[in-house]
Amino acid sequence: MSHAWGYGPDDGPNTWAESFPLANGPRQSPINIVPKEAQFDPSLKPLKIRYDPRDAKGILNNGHSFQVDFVDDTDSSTLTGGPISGTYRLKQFHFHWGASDDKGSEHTINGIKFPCELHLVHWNTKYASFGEAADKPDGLAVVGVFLKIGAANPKLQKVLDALDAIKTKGKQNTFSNFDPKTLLPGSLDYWTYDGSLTTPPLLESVTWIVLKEQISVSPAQMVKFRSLLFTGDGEPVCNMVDNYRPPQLLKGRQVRASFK
Ligand SMILES: Cc1ccn(O)c(=O)c1
Ligand SMILES: [Zn+2]
Repeated sequence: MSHAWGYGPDDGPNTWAESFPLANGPRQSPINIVPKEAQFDPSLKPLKIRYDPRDAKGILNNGHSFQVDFVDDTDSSTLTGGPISGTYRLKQFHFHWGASDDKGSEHTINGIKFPCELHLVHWNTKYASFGEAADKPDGLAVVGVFLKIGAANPKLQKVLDALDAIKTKGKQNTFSNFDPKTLLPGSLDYWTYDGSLTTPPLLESVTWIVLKEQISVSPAQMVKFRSLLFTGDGEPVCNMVDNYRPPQLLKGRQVRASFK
């Protein structure tokens, strides 16, 4: 039976442990990042991100967020270097956002929430597929990027313009010729720690790589994110907002910094 979970009062993050006991596990995500408590690790390598825009395949409203899916049957769009060993393939990217500009991100910095957070999800090619990798301790690597309110971000526009066609849960469309590298900030300085998926089944398989530099988004662009619906055609309308899990306990984990 597929477990119904969401972000509302009756099915939101505070209820997830009832069906997904990992919710109270030792390496849950997101976390609050305290830069002054992160340890600079000179052994951390620079991130190497190589994406091929031809791998962009489709865009889907999955009822929790929207995601842009990529062809991942070759090493044409990969993440290497950084804190990880080997080659991780890009599978999809998606976002988490708030009902208003004062919240929406999953990770926080010194307790500060951002209006939106981008997640680029990659899987370790030592495993045969995303599905195989998803429950292994070194299975996934997610690059997180904070969006802060400012000037309209032209790189986001193609994604936002595609949302009208996937307003309701389950709707999908083709989405081609897009390079997610254009969404990244100029600096690839990052914090890294061992964590989990931030949605059920909350598998503890993610090496998190959270970029220090934010990218911009305008208030009008945030309104566009909020035009999506959690609900499907014909169901009572529920705006897709506040689809973020709050920070979880560190439980002794170390957050490392790639920069001084
Ligand atoms: C694989 C996965 C699933 C959900 N979310 O939010 C993530 O960030 C990554
Ligand atoms: Zn996410």
